[in-house]
Amino acid sequence: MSMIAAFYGGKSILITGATGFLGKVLMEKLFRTSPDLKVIYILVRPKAGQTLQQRVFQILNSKLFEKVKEVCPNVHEKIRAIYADLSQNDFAISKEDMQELLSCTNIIFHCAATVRFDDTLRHAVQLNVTATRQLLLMASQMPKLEAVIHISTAYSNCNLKHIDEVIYPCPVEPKKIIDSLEWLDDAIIEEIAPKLIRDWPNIYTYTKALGEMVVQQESRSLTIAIIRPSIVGATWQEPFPGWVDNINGPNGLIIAAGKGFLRALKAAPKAVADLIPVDTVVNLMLAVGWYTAVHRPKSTLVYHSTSGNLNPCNWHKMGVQVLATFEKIPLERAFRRPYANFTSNNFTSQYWNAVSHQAPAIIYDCYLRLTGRKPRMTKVMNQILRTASMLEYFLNRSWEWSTYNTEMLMSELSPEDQRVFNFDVRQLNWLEYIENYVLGVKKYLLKEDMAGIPEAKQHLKRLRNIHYLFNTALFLIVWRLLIARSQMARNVWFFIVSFCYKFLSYFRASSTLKV
Ligand SMILES: CCCCCCCCCCCCCCCCCCCCCC(=O)SCCNC(=O)CCNC(=O)[C@H](O)C(C)(C)COP(=O)(O)OP(=O)(O)OC[C@H]1O[C@@H](n2cnc3c(N)ncnc32)[C@H](O)[C@@H]1OP(=O)(O)O
Ligand SMILES: NC(=O)C1=CN([C@@H]2O[C@H](COP(=O)(O)OP(=O)(O)OC[C@H]3O[C@@H](n4cnc5c(N)ncnc54)[C@H](OP(=O)(O)O)[C@@H]3O)[C@@H](O)[C@H]2O)C=CC1
Repeated sequence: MSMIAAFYGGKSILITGATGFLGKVLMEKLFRTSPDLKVIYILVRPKAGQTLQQRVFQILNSKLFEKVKEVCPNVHEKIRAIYADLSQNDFAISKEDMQELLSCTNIIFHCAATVRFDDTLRHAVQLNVTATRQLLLMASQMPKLEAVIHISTAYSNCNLKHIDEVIYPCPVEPKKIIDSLEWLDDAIIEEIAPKLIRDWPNIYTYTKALGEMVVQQESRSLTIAIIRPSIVGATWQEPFPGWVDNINGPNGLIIAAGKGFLRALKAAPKAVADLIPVDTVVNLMLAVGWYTAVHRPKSTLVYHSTSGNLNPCNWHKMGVQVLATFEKIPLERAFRRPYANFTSNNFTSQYWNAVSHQAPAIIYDCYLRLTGRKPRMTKVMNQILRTASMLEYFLNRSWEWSTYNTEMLMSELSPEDQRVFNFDVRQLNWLEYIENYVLGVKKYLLKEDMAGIPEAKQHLKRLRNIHYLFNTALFLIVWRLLIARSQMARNVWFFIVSFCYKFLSYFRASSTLKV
């Protein structure tokens, strides 16, 4: 019997960010391994015209939850959606709901955050710092609380090269920033933001670092642990391989590459691609929840959920495998044939952007205009290049994350728990994982039918022929223009033609001799 699964039995668990990528996988695993848990409270806001109930219904009826419905048929009754907006005071939770949360919660998993790199400082601080503080204040009023698990990011200290499992101080106190945002107006905040974030690459990683400091400062009476995942990718094993449902991080780039939009990337080929499967992160979260509640460590422990130091893979290897998978399982209606060119050189990268990205987009838009349609490719391309440039910082560096606490925890688990809540990334086979990942992007994110693969392959063949035809025509035109204008080009041309003629005559003469 799994000790961790048994621990969550009968518990009331509060999850923030349950509608997000990580949150959904966390709920799924909890219901599947501990179907006898009491209730999962989730803090949800209405979104995109959907009520809370509709959002929950959609999640529970997704493919991700198919196995859960077999193991826990009454899952609908065990999930309690509470209206909440984490950017509001007291999260805008009603008095009755707040009372219930305060009196019943045993474990908190705090996943909610804004993960946008370009969010405003005000909003990012509200979500990633103030909301964390407010949640911990709530937590300190919960008599039955056993543990709080705060999800940060391995990149919260990406201004350092070697990162230990400790909370690093930030140059400015979170409280000072929270206070000043109350009276500064938006224009001034945006002006001072670059100076505040110093050597952090974006507001997201900076505010996540502030969030960790808040955890340290507010943790006095609480038992808290912090988990820092690196780049969270599709599921590795559970509930099935390759599940993914948003375009953040690698997902958008994989789509852009598969559709042939993105053919070159400013990335150091040998830099470590620190991906970590989402189910591995969730298994660690549940194990940490158990360990923190049962062993009650004296200080706040930080756990790195990274792959680089235990089972490294680099961007080159990843790119090659992504392309190899697209050969077998291409995406539908590609713009160009997928290709991956990684370069860390500025000049080469700009050259590829012009030749491989912008020029084809402009040519295609001209074609759309000529055929009476609305041009759109340049806009799409600019969007993709903007995203790629935002991720560049992470693609051109490697970090070393120590994993002592994570490894210590692994050794504390029983063999059964090590199997059911496996977070040992050394067992990950990258080639197999990436193939399933790409397949998952096609099936679950793009919802493309596998029956369309032969047609997609046919389409790629047509694109290859168009590519050859286009290159030949371009070569001939350029050459013809050169010959018309330059004596040197004419001399080169006559030299090549006469050389070919002589070679052919010699070849013919020697083959006639043999006969
Ligand atoms: C050579 C080819 C190679 C091929 C081989 C490939 C090999 C594999 C390669 C793997 C490389 C992995 C690198 C990972 C590095 C990650 C490091 C993470 C480190 C930290 C991790 C964390 O701790 S935590 C999570 C990280 N946090 C995000 O990852 C959010 C980022 N993100 C945003 O910060 C906003 O997204 C941002 C960008 C501002 C735009 O902002 P924005 O306002 O301009 O755009 P929006 O997001 O509103 O999107 C507007 C429309 O663009 C569409 N779209 C958006 N992105 C798109 C996209 N990538 N590809 C296509 N389409 C995209 C979208 O679907 C909308 O379409 P529509 O208009 O039709 O709805
Ligand atoms: N994905 C990754 O690569 C990594 C993620 N992390 C961390 O993991 C955690 C989860 O990330 P992930 O699941 O990928 O992110 P998502 O963007 O998928 O999910 C974010 C969640 O936060 C919720 N949320 C955002 N704003 C509010 C608000 N005002 N009120 C209530 N809920 C809100 C979202 O709700 P809604 O659905 O309503 O928008 C959603 O459920 C975050 O803390 C992130 O920093 C760390 C490292 C890597």
